[in-house]
Amino acid sequence: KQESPRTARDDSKDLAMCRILLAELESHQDAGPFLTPVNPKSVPGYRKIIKKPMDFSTIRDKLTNSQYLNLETFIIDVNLVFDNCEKFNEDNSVIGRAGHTMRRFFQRRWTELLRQN
Ligand SMILES: Cn1cc(C(=O)NCCCNC(=O)c2ccc(F)cc2)ccc1=O
Repeated sequence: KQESPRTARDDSKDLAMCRILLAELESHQDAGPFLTPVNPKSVPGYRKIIKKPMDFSTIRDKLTNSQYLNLETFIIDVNLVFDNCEKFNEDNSVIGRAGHTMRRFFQRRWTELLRQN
């Protein structure tokens, strides 16, 4: 769409988009390690290494309680899940690979949905 850059983008569909994106992340076959908060008791070192834990169930709670101001703050939390995963896990590990796969999937889907908007 050819518009002057001064026009703000239409954000009226952003909440619906966050709901769609989160549902697709939660139902992805590689979502397992990210569905619930990492239990620091069962994962040695996690609490020390990861300063800002995040997972899809926490994002779901925040979305349900209107804690995301906009699409950007939602995307920041989703990327935090994948950044934490990359920091804690070897790339060549089951969870490390799942994180890379999920990040690529998320990146593609939100750019696709934003273009549709
Ligand atoms: C993101 N992260 C997760 C773990 C971790 O050990 N998390 C708990 C067990 C992972 N849970 C699954 O893998 C799962 C859950 C449900 C399902 F249907 C299939 C698989 C460790 C390091 C890390 O960085």
